[in-house]
Amino acid sequence: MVEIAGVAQLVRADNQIVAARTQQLSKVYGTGDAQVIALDTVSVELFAHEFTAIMGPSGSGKSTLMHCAAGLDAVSDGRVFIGETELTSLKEKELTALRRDKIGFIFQAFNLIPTLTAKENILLPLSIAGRKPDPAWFDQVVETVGLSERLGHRPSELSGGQMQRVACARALVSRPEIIFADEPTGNLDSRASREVLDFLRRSVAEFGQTIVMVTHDPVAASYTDRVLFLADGRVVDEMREPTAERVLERMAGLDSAKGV
Ligand SMILES: Nc1ncnc2c1ncn2[C@@H]1O[C@H](COP(=O)(O)OP(=O)(O)OP(=O)(O)O)[C@@H](O)[C@H]1O
Repeated sequence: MVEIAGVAQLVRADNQIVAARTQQLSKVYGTGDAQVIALDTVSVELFAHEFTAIMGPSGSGKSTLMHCAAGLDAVSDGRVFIGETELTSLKEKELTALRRDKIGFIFQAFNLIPTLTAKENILLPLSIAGRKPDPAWFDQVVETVGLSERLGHRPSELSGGQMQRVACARALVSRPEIIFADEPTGNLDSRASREVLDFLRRSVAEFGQTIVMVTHDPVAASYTDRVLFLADGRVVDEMREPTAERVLERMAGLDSAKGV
């Protein structure tokens, strides 16, 4: 076990650090005839300093996996860990503190506060946590994301791509253990998507950030190190060094297996 940023980490024999993992994770919605098994005994390791994509057909359980792994959703069965902290054993207050201190989030709908400037939005999670920003790190993040000239603007004065880059900077500025991104390019055109994906890629390559991203888009997945494929609530495959073509081919296989 080693300690990084105050969080105990599990180191595997091949020296890959496990940033988060699930053990036999199941999530069931509803009861009786209306019962849906969204996740079926999923055991998966998400490695530190890697960019991981979660892909799969609609309804395969991608968002549910992300929400359970990030402690946003209660599990029906199994265990979830961030580092060596078991989320599934924490009380609600401890879970809230862990989400605030150790996890960054990027959502498809940006989720910025409309009355705050870009700078205030970026710093909001830190100020809620009562932490002071590291000025050099703040400047580096803002510069990398290309927002230096836009810090005084409110969300309504920014383009979609700029708003999502504010959300990326907000996730990164507290140096979380892991960032979960749910369809971060889902509302963006291809140019803005590329800018956001380039930034996420750079934050892994240059800052050693760990990012897990749910996406439908094989091009977005091609920016990552590793793709996990879900089907019917199970992880059915994974791919390293993905290309858009190979991901598309694999996804077509999953869709045709479902008869889509
Ligand atoms: N709150 C809920 N209540 C009942 N069923 C739900 C709920 N949330 C998700 N489900 C069901 O669980 C399954 C997995 O949903 P999930 O949203 O995780 O899939 P997904 O792969 O993210 O889908 P998409 O790509 O369409 O966003 C689906 O069958 C969905 O209908």
